[in-house]
Amino acid sequence: MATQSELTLADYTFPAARLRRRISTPARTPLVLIACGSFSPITFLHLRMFEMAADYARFNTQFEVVGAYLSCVGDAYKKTGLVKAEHRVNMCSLAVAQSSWISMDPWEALHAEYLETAKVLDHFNYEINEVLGGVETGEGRKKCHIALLAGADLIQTMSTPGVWAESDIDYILKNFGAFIVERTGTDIDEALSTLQPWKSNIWVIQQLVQNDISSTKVRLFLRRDMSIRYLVPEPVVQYIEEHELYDDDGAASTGSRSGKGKGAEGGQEAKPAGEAGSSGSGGG
Ligand SMILES: Nc1ncnc2c1ncn2[C@@H]1O[C@H](COP(=O)(O)OP(=O)(O)OP(=O)(O)O)[C@@H](O)[C@H]1O
Ligand SMILES: NC(=O)c1ccc[n+]([C@@H]2O[C@H](COP(=O)(O)O)[C@@H](O)[C@H]2O)c1
Repeated sequence: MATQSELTLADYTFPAARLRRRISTPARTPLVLIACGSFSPITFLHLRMFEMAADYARFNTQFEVVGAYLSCVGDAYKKTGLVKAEHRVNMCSLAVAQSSWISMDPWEALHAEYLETAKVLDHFNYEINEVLGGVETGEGRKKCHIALLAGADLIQTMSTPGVWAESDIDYILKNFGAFIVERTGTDIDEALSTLQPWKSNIWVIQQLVQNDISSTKVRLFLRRDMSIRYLVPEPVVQYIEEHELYDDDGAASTGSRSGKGKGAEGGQEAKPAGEAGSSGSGGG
């Protein structure tokens, strides 16, 4: 596999190998889940979100999940603790290497400029429904429903003035919708209070096993030379060691100190592990 550093947009092809091209229950609507985020680094919770959403969709909706994608923000996002996109893409690829249905799409991360989430979702819609023509049902082809998969802290930022354009919120929630995983520290009712006009397109998933892993905590552990084993997939642990990522807040990073409303997290400011700073506006 070409590493992201060798890849450019010019030789990019959409990763469709794990997308199921035929639905098993024709009456259902095919669903593709898109998790957008920093993934610096990817954790087991990020992977677990897909499994929770797939179970939720199977038992509570008329959707049938046919695929799922991780999409990392590019370097222009400039959030605290963001290592280069090249590394984040490689770590995500390693994390999903054994998955039969979750893929890593480097398209967003390959852009030098920041891409709003609406544009990223449009990209998936274009590749899956326009280029590939959706999926076969046995009774003809159906377009896939593309949905954002996110934690409650991300949806809460939609109520934070200045973070999202109103038009983008409307566009995303009207055309795609969102599967939202509850997150410790975020009041889901409060997070959804301003999003009532789109509530029929927002699906809230309870975490039946509370999992409060965050990339912030993983980075904090690494700076303190503590183990991150079993918080992130083993190949990701090895990749971080090999490339000496997150040893200090500046190494191999995009050079930012803070961004997108996230606080600084340099070693001196870091709280003890048990109180590790939130990973989102109100998130765990
Ligand atoms: N413990 C968690 N519970 C629910 N959702 C989560 C959790 N950790 C991450 N997410 C969600 O995963 C997506 C990607 O998140 P992101 O890459 O920002 O991870 P993070 O752990 O929140 O990172 P950081 O700590 O750097 O802010 C977001 O939608 C976020 O809400
Ligand atoms: N205007 C927008 O499209 C907008 C605003 C804020 C966050 N986001 C996205 O939400 C995700 C947030 O990730 P983090 O939780 O890692 O900051 C990123 O994928 C980011 O691009 C998009």
